[in-house]
Amino acid sequence: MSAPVLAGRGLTKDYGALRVLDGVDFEVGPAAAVGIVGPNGAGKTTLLGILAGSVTPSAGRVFIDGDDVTGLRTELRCRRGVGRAFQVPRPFGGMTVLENVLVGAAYGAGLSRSRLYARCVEVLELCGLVDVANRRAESLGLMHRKRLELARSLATGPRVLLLDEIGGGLTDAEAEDLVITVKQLIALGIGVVWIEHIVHILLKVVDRLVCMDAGRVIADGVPAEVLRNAVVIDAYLGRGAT
Ligand SMILES: Nc1ncnc2c1ncn2[C@@H]1O[C@H](COP(=O)(O)OP(=O)(O)OP(=O)(O)O)[C@@H](O)[C@H]1O
Repeated sequence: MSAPVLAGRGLTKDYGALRVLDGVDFEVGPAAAVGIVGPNGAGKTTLLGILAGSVTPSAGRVFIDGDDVTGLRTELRCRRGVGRAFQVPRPFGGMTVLENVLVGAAYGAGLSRSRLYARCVEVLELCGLVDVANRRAESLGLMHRKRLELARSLATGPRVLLLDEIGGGLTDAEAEDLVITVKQLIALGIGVVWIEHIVHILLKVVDRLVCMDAGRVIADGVPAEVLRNAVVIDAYLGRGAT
């Protein structure tokens, strides 16, 4: 396996007396495709937040390329190759799709003016947004807003992309299309960590599946084996997820 781009060791998060993440180890390398599943409140989003730098861990360390970045702000982690897309898209509403992508490329990736345009076109093509490039972000339907969320993080030039339920609310056909796009990103060498409740969609992309429950990793491995694991069935699948 290649050296991890992004890793966390002993990640723990307490909110007062409530421990929501409990000594989690996690790592992801280039072109890896890792899915994270688990019941509501398992700590999945908290783990992503700590890796991205938006949540400060109570204990544990985060590393990028082996360097300790635990104290590094989100935007500086982004410059070092960690991108994130949110469940609820957060575009700049007053701007067009192209302008939103430009912001990611200019500030997140720190590209020079001469490379900006080429980067934006590449990202719009990859994310299927060329036809709506000049539309204002707030006028987009859900699928295009989800795609724009992906494009904005892609524009920052990530080596690892953290995706938090970006399939939520899409139709099956739209989610299948999103799968094709995410697979293209992985083929380009980007490592993807994808939290998703729509397990059958996730399984079309990931080659490793992590299941969390009550702040801990309860299974981590080949998806088919994780899904057969009795502890996973009891904690998650038995509760009706598919
Ligand atoms: N800022 C906060 N203050 C207090 N508790 C919080 C805070 N953020 C998250 N939590 C709690 O931490 C626990 C884990 O939340 P988290 O969002 O990481 O879970 P999750 O596995 O992503 O859940 P879901 O699948 O519902 O998104 C939950 O019990 C949640 O209520």
